[in-house]
Amino acid sequence: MQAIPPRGNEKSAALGFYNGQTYHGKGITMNYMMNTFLQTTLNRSFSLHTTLSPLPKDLKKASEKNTVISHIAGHVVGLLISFGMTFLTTMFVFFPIKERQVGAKHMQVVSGVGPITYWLSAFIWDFINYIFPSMLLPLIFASYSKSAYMDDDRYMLIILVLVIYGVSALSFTYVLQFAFDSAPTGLVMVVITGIISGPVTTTAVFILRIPDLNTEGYADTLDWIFMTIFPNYNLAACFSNIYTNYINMMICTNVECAIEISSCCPAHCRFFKICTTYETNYMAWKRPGIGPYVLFMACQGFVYIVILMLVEYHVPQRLWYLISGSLEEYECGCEGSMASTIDSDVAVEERRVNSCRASLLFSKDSTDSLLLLNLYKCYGTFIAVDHISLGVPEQECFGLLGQNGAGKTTTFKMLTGDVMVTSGNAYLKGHDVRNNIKKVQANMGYCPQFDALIDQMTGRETLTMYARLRGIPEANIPVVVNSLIDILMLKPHADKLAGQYSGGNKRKLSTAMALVGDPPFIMLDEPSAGMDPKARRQLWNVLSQVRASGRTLVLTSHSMEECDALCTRIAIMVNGKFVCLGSPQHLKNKFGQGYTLIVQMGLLPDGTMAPNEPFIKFIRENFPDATVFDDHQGYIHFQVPDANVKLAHVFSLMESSKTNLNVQDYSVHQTTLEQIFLTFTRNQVPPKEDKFRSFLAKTCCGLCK
Ligand SMILES: Nc1ncnc2c1ncn2[C@@H]1O[C@H](COP(=O)(O)OP(=O)(O)OP(=O)(O)O)[C@@H](O)[C@H]1O
Repeated sequence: MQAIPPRGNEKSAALGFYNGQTYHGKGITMNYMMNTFLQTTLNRSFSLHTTLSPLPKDLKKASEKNTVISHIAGHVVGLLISFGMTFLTTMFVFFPIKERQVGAKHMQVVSGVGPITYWLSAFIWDFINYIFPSMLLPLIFASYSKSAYMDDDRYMLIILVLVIYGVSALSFTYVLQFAFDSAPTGLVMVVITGIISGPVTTTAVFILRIPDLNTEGYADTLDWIFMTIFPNYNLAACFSNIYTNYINMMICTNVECAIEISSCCPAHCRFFKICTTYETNYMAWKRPGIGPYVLFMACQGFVYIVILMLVEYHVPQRLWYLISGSLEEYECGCEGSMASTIDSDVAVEERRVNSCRASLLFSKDSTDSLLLLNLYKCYGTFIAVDHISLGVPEQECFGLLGQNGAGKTTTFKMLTGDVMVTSGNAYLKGHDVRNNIKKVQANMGYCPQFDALIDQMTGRETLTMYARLRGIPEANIPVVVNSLIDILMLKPHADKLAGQYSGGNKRKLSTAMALVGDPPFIMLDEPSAGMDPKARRQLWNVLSQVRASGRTLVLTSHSMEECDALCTRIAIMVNGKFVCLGSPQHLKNKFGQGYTLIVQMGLLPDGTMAPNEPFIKFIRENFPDATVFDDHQGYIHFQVPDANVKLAHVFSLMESSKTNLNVQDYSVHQTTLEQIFLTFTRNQVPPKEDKFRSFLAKTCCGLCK
């Protein structure tokens, strides 16, 4: 403050400065000035006190502001809770996908686990793992005295919502897992779906409810749609509405509000942009009650479980079988054209099986344990198995040979119910795979191509589990398990985790799983792949004993030696069809007449390989029918088809060529199974497409899997 010279008739003057940026600056300055005047001109004991008090609030505005805040706060609470819960419930998708991916689920199904048992046990375990962490939520609310969720026994409402949400979210997750074949991808995708179906949808509806946008109608429609489909949305809505309802009730029961605006809530919606509505019953049907959300969440739990069971009980497949039943005629139309080109043994077997199918199936005298009738499988447009017909008598060890992608595993998968049959049918002991797969599975032991092991279980635990599933009495299980561990040489590894097994030991364990319970029919898909020679021979001994004990075996293998040693009958598959059929000796006699001559050329003095041409010319001069089967790096493989050629003659010629033509080594022997296999498969052409099925598959949304 500064004294200034008086002007005109003024006695004195003062000038006050104040900081205009501060809210109270002007008032304080005035107060100082007035006090100065009073004390200098009147009496020093006078003093003025200035108080700055805001005017009373505009009740309407305050009420509207609180309502907006309650909406936003409610939304944020619901959004955050549903975000967290998404991670808790979607993590349970990992193991169902993983078990399906590695085939462990299918193995359990083949061993007798029904869909209800499988999913109920999964659900109980998952629900226990869900409910404990989720109960922390009411505890946190209680410890922070959150009246909105705790007062008036509302914690019971919270617990009810969390329990119902647990059931519906888990069943929703179980249905979603069918869409994914890889566990990590599935987990990520289901989490993303959870986030979209909870926080994102909630936010979308919240934004559409902003009054200025005039989109309340869209918000209501989306609210109903999301409420019908997504458990996460309902959870967010429940928590959001409980909070909003509580705050609104507080605002509307406010004494001042009740005096000034007599019909404050909900009638004061007439005055405000955002309605301060509330329901005394939190479970009310009208918003912000949570009745519809809780009801729809409970219904979702039920509906998703029904969908899960429909898929598990193969209802889509059965419908597909019904629809595609009319296609049988179309399929049969293909048979005539095929018959003219196939091998005579295959054609005879086809006629035998197809001509007397009824009598074979139902006659007690039938010796066929397994019957394939025009079995056909296409994956979309790709024909994997092309109308194969076969009967496998009891106590036979039948070998299915074929190069990679020939259709062997697909045949096994159809027989075990892993994939659906596109057309045709297969019968195991009179039960067909289309309509009676449970009975088929009950009669079979199965060793899949890829080890269907649960990594977290030891070999002994795995075999014990399958022994229980097969119904072996508890007292006998240790004996059964130990004998399987012994005969498959797994003793040193029996108590190690399966995930730590070597490839060969995994195959041994998978084979042991197929033998648990001594099933009458055993299917082994490349059982000896990766086994060392000793283990392989031990496996052959075991399988021979199993067959000798009256069991029927069907196996695939890429080892011709194994098929020669084990199989009583063999079929070679090319492009999903059988190209030859018979015992190993029959195939050798039929397709391998004459001799096989294998020659290794020697080195010249300068270290280079002796030329092949003079020797090939020499052989052709002496055996005009001889053909070169294979020729690389001085290794020449001849086929001498003339069975009348004397062995002594071959040997004398070869001895003379040793010095004349620089042959280092040679061998002469009967045509092997491997050579017959190579003969058939070396001319394999890319498989054909089924255009008719392709159209159907596309129109039927990929049901043809
Ligand atoms: N799920 C699928 N979807 C599409 N095509 C498939 C599917 N499964 C298999 N196939 C195809 O079907 C054909 C037959 O496959 P399959 O597994 O039956 O052959 P395989 O004879 O068992 O071969 P390998 O000896 O290599 O095990 C292959 O060309 C394969 O690519």
